[in-house]
Amino acid sequence: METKYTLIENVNLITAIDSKDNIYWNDDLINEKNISVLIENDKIAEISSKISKSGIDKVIDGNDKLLMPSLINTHTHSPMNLFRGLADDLELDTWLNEYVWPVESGLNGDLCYLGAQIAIMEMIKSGTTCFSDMYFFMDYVAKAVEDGGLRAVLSNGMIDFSDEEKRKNEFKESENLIKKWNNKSDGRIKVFFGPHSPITASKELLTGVREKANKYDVGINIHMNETQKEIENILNQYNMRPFEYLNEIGFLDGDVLAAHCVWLSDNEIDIIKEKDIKVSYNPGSNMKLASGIAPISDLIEKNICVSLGSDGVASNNNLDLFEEMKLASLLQKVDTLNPKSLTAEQTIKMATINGARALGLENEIGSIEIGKKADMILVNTNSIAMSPSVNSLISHLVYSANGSTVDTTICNGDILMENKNLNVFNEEESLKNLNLATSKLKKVLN
Ligand SMILES: O=c1[nH]cnc2c1ncn2[C@@H]1O[C@H](CO)[C@@H](O)[C@H]1O
Ligand SMILES: [Zn+2]
Repeated sequence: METKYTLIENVNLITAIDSKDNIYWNDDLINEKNISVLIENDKIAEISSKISKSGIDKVIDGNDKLLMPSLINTHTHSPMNLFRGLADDLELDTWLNEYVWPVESGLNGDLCYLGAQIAIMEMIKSGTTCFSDMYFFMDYVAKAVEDGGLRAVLSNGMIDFSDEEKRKNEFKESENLIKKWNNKSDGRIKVFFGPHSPITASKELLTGVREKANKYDVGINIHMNETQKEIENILNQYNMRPFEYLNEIGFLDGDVLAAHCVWLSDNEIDIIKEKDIKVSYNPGSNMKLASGIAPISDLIEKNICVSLGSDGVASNNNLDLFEEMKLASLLQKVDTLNPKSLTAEQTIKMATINGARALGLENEIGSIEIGKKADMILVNTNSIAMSPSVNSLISHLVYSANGSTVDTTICNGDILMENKNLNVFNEEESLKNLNLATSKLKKVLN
């Protein structure tokens, strides 16, 4: 294969520098002007103030642009792009039982491919190039990731409700997904186990997942402590809170990515800390479903790795992580009545380097450093949202910008969007198919 060189010239660079010591919150965020970055195939080869243009295949002018690591969404259900706006203003239980699960019963692989495809376009357009997904028909989602050029950690959502037959099937599905897709598509795809939650997955399923995750050396993606109701349910069954129960059965380790973590006791926070559990904070979904406010400021104080997630668009209702960063920060400030809670700097770390750590990808992505994969975005600084640019661009990124400020998106060295033009998929055609598909799926609700 011939070597491909891409050069980004004269750009304003903002990135965390990975401290590599499991201190999750004190990495510096650097901001340097007039930097050039050389990409060799899929990797960052050089970062300096001047790089020669000879032998370069593609030069990108970085004037009026800011270069940063692309954002990492650690909790999504990408095919749910079929269901945006399907059922609003409901709490989780009603939303799932009366609306989402009935329409999901009509899904098939092709529909999940379509939903994931639209999610991927939405993410590329808003500057995200890596996501952690849990859903069904994940073989088709993997194909959409392969075709769309993104990076993803995929998990088959495992639900058995204590039924042995269902449990066997879920393990078969999950193991097939691992065998077929883990480390595939030039290493862009990884597979995790995805027990849905301690309510929907039995003790046998959870202990089986721990055993097999060790065997295959893959991580675990699970919903935890999202609503008070769910915690009462576990307390009634086991006389323990959810993290205490999972600790008791030997499920917890540093490879567990726990989404939500809204309601946590002090003892549960200690367990999360001790086991180095990775948290995915989903402020938009937690607000919309009126689930509650995750105690992120407390977790940060204890040096717990917190990353950022959107959840599916049926509960968010979009995948724009710039909007999510703003929600993430503002919600912590109003919760603690402390304006210093979750600063703009911390929020960018949450959405980049800590996202990489949460997925075990810190050696590959999450910062712009030599040797890492070229996953990065250019943000237009000559824009109203990013002005006045003489003020802090880090502040603008979190408190002012949204995904539409992203101009160019690069993943694994490939330019997936340039000057706002998508280089993958056919947006118009997909949206037409989406309307047809959703109107059919919705019929079960009438
Ligand atoms: O916030 C959430 N909490 C719990 N389940 C969810 C949430 N969002 C989506 N799903 C559901 O999780 C399964 C994924 O395999 C799907 O049934 C999806 O609708
Ligand atoms: Zn979820």
